[in-house]
Amino acid sequence: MTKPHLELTGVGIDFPTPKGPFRALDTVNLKIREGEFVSLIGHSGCGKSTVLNIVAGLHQATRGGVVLDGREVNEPGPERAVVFQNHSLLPWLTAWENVQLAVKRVFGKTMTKHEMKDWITHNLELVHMGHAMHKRPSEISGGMKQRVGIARALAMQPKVLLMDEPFGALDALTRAHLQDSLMDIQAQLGNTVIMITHDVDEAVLLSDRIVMMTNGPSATIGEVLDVNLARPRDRIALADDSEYNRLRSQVLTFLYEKQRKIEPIGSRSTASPKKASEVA
Ligand SMILES: Nc1ncnc2c1ncn2[C@@H]1O[C@H](COP(=O)(O)OP(=O)(O)OP(=O)(O)O)[C@@H](O)[C@H]1O
Repeated sequence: MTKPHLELTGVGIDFPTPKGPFRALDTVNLKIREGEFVSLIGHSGCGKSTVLNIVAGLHQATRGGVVLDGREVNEPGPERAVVFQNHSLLPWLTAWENVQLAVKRVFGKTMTKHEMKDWITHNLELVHMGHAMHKRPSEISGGMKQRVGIARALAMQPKVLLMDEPFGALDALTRAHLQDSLMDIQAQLGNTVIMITHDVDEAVLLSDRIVMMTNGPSATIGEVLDVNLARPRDRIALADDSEYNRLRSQVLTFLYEKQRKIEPIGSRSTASPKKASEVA
């Protein structure tokens, strides 16, 4: 077998709490190929963001570790760009300037000013933000802000794109547009992507593999599902595709039968109603 691009081996983490250490993750093992699109799915609080944060270098594993192209990950780095649910753009800068900040940090010493200018514009055009690149975050929609966040991450030319529910705060139509854009961009650039999602349809539509996590504490990988649907993928055609529906029901079975989560009455937030295929 060829050497894996990104490898998580025996990853576990204990968070200190006033009641003693809380074992959030235990023995997470995962090998990811270059250019692979992997989704992480599991019930709320199982540890998806913690896995992503360990790969990003934002958290240190208590046990085990992460290796990217032969180098151990123990701090954040531009080769692992993160896109969060809430864009995290600086509000006083335009879309262009937000991307510029990241580009200067990564390529300030290797690109000329002119090259950087072209590169920033190119990445904003890639996410269809060419027409609004001089607007500030307050002047653009939520979907547009997420596009800028993705452009900023891509402009760093990361080996791995880490996405924590990137479309979770968007309405269904905007989400669908952005999913399609992300599929196009990944087909063009071949980035390795790890994406957290609560949306089963999104996981099946976008992924090469779906990693399904068990409930915590001591959460780990329960099952991994290969998604061998041909690309490019068309959401409308797939709605009637038997393989698509088989994969979808396998994820739902894992979540709602094998890892069924019984929540105390009244514990569910009413802030954002979820559709039937979204995980609580
Ligand atoms: N810094 C921390 N200190 C203590 N406990 C933590 C810390 N960060 C996360 N946890 C706990 O670890 C567990 C996993 O949290 P995490 O945010 O990774 O879950 P998640 O699957 O991403 O959840 P969600 O889907 O709701 O975003 C949870 O029980 C959470 O309360």
